[in-house]
Amino acid sequence: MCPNSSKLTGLIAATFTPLTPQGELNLALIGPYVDYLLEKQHVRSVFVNGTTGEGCSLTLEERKQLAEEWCRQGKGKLDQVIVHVGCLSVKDSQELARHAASVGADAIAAISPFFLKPSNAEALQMFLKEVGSAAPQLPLYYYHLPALTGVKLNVREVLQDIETQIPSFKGLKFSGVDLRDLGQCVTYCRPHGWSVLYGVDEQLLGALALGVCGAVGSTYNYVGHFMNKMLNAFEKGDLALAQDLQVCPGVIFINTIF
Ligand SMILES: CC(=O)N[C@H](C=O)[C@@H](O)[C@H](O)[C@H](O)CO
Ligand SMILES: CC(=O)C(=O)O
Repeated sequence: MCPNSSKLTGLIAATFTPLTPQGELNLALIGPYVDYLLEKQHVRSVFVNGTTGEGCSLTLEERKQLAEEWCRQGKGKLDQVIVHVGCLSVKDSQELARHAASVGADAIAAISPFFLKPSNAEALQMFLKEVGSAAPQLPLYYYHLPALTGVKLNVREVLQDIETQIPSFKGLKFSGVDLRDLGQCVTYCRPHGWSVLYGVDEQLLGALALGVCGAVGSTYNYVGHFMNKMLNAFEKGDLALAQDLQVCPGVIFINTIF
């Protein structure tokens, strides 16, 4: 799909957070979860503590334990463990970024602060810079989720000259429905070899047409195997098959926010 094979591509599962009935982390399930994703879904990378994993509703300590366990269980098995570190507090985000680096994560990602929000693209870029600086050795991805953060900035503007500010910046996870902005981000990222991953699973084919190189989503936990067929059909140029697979009535998308 993407010319540079070392970059983040393909389907990435946004992991659920296993909890006990008492509401405590159930870390023992993560080892089997890794094997399940690989064997049953043919999904080889994970995005931990994001929306699906309810990262922003967990304590920092819980987020750290999850990051560590996913890295430990994924080592030598998964291609990439991406840890979402975004918080309302810059310092908390930095703490999680440093922790992700210390436990061997392959990359970090951050949403925008969503209570007191950045007022313009430059302010959001500054936030990302602060977060990235805490783990400069790890690739950093911006996670754009306007329906939940309320941060509706034009992402292409956020990207402007970001390489001069954040050397570790490697792309974004775009979970918005503005496909024009998405396409402009792809055009900006392509010469840098960065990854643009799409996050609205129910319209991934539209994003593929605009040049994204992969997708992060909740549904790849359970229809990853199936959606890989859609990706293959698209790559082979069988658009009719890709179209049928994208809208297949048997595939359940639970869309409550987009
Ligand atoms: C907000 C949210 O959870 N988004 C997920 C990832 O971005 C998606 O994978 C959706 O769950 C999916 O597209 C179903 O609406
Ligand atoms: C990233 C993503 O898809 C999620 O966190 O749910």
